[in-house]
Amino acid sequence: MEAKLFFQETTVVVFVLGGPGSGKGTHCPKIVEHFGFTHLCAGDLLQAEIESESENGTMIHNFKKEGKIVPSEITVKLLQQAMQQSDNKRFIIDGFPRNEENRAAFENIVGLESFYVNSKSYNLLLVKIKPEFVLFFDCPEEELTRRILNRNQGRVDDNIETIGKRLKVYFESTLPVINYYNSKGKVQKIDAQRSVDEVFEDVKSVFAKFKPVARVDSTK
Ligand SMILES: Nc1ncnc2c1ncn2[C@@H]1O[C@H](COP(=O)(O)OP(=O)(O)OP(=O)(O)O)[C@@H](O)[C@H]1O
Ligand SMILES: Nc1ccn([C@H]2C[C@H](O)[C@@H](COP(=O)(O)O)O2)c(=O)n1
Ligand SMILES: [Mg+2]
Repeated sequence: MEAKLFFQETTVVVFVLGGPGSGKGTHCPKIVEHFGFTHLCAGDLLQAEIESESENGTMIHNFKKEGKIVPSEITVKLLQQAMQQSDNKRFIIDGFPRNEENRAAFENIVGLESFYVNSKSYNLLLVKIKPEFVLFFDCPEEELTRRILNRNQGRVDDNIETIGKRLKVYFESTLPVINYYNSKGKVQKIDAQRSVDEVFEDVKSVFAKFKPVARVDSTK
């Protein structure tokens, strides 16, 4: 009997969290290169809104300058649009969810999943997207501050005054989200204080189960 190919391509989301300067933006492009994920950085999507002078641009700029977290409906909409526009089904979402409101808003969105039957694609299922796991770059406060003050990329929030505010938001609002996912057994904690190469060795172990996607051609 002829074997029929039938598989479901599900969306895989990994949240990448850690204090400001912990190395999220340094390691995400490496994960893209090695494991075929698409990198969505919430901060970069918000920055693009500022630069495109969209209706929310000024408000987002002011939140960023103050180290505050932008209302979730804006950030989640940007992430959702970016996911829908992508051909990929594997996403690392960098700098999100930053607080409980972010987390709840994301977990309420639904995505359309594709089925393939004998290489034909069918969009069938509406599902709530849950993170596969949370990659957590753990780094002490003094090292975070040192790295940010040395970053030198012209960011409006990389100054000693805003860093204090961002760290406060991180400890008060983001760590509880990390603790929430930890209580669900979903956190992969990395000691981010070491060199970039040492840190990435650990990151690679965490992603080892994700080989680059190979498409199956069932017509042959
Ligand atoms: N392991 C490391 N050792 C030394 N410097 C590092 C390390 N990882 C990152 N850096 C440097 O620290 C700075 C901050 O790193 P990065 O931009 O990746 O942080 P981030 O977590 O994305 O921060 P933010 O939340 O502010 O966007 C950069 O200048 C980067 O080159
Ligand atoms: N979920 C998010 C992510 C980012 N922002 C804003 C506030 C941050 O200070 C800024 C820069 O983000 P980063 O590049 O440090 O990840 O963007 C937010 O409001 N909500
Ligand atoms: Mg970053």
